[in-house]
Amino acid sequence: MTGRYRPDPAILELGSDYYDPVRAADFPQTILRFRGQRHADTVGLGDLSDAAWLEHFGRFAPLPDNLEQPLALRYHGHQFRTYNPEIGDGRGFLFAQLRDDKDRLLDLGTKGSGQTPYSRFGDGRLTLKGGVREVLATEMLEALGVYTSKSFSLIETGEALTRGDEPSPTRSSVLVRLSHSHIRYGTFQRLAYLKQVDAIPPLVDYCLRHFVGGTHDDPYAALMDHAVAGAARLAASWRAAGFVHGVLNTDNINITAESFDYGPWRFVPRWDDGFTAAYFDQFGLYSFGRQGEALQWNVHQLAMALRTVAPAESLIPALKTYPERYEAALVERYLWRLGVKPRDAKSDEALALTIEAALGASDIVPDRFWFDWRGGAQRGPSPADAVYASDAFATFRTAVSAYEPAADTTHPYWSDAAPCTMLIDEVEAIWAPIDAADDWSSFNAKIAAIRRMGEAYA
Ligand SMILES: Nc1ncnc2c1ncn2[C@@H]1O[C@H](COP(=O)(O)OP(=O)(O)OP(=O)(O)O)[C@@H](O)[C@H]1O
Ligand SMILES: [Mg+2]
Repeated sequence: MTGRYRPDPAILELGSDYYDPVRAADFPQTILRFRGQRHADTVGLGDLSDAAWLEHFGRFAPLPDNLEQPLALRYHGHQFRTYNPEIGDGRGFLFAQLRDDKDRLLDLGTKGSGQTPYSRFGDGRLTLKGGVREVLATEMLEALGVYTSKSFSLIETGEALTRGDEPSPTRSSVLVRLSHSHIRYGTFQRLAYLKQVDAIPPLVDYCLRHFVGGTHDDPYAALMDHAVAGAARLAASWRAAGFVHGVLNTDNINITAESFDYGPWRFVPRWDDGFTAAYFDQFGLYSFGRQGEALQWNVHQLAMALRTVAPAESLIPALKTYPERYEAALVERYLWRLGVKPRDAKSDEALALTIEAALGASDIVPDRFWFDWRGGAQRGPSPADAVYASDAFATFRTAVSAYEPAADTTHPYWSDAAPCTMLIDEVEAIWAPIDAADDWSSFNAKIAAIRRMGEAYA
């Protein structure tokens, strides 16, 4: 169903301490590569012609009754645990804000839209491959039940970029994402670092009003609780999806705990806690097995920033709940992915442990495992039959036999020969024909296949 367009540039309530008005780059070309139609429909922008779409999301002509000028948001962040006060929206800005069909306040934010006061030595641009990777990651994660930013638009912009991690020159693009806030942990950290503590309470109030709702006796405790719950859920849902984000810096974690910023991400080819996504993560700080810990560390940094205006008693109780919330969310996500009904907490935890042990002891692609055991019973012969028959899976097989299916497995997806996956060789195979011959057929086919999987999981 198509929603109504309801502009609400609420960020302006905060006043000018939190952002800088900027201009978009003037791109030599604008070629539409991806139009997030489903999400455009939810915010009443689905009826735009392609020409109007390019005007708004490639040229950044303001949307009616919305921000008159894009705003580069100010933030700092801990990057690989080192504080960096030099960053901010260096290649993106907040373009517009609007309400969706559920009355949530959403942002249309960009990536690759040009230089800003925070670009440092950067060109303010996004490579086309980077844009394609962000679209693939968001579509895949959404289908796998991860709360993620949505890819709203990808437009190729006709520039030749130089990058160290892509064969250069490489093609350019501008991405627009739809997300439930772009307020990062680093947004609070910046105010604490600059000792602009008077600017923190209005930001807390803004977040509570627009992203949490309700009334709160202790706004700091309420915001911490929201952030901790979200962070725990996010880390757990990445794990169940087999996803490694790669760059869990505090500037890449937002207050609504929506997964975003898809740089060097990967899906794990096997259940390997040491698996890292970013080549520059030499010590495995953000490896598959350490994402839960990384978000816990990050949420502590948020608390440290809030501590400049709030007493410790307001912040500590929520922080203490992180481990139990993470564990509970993991169990919940595993059961969801397996498609079985919860029984009791003890059995459910035990089942989750058998899954971790079995997967950890095998080389199976995790997507294959979840796919084959959907509904709690192995459905039909699988190339992994010998693995499932091995001792490593014995405790899992016993534990899962007590579980009833929660999910309908009649969707034709569940009768496919193989699950829909997004391993690195597939990502490269989708990019290769775009790069070589501007052939988008594999990309479009993959998006369709992911959506079909999403329907099967829904
Ligand atoms: N090509 C670039 N030009 C200018 N600034 C850049 C460029 N690439 C990254 N930056 C800046 O470096 C910092 C870290 O970049 P990171 O890749 O985490 O964020 P991003 O991908 O640019 O944006 P987002 O977090 O919104 O996805 C940010 O301040 C970002 O704006
Ligand atoms: Mg970032």
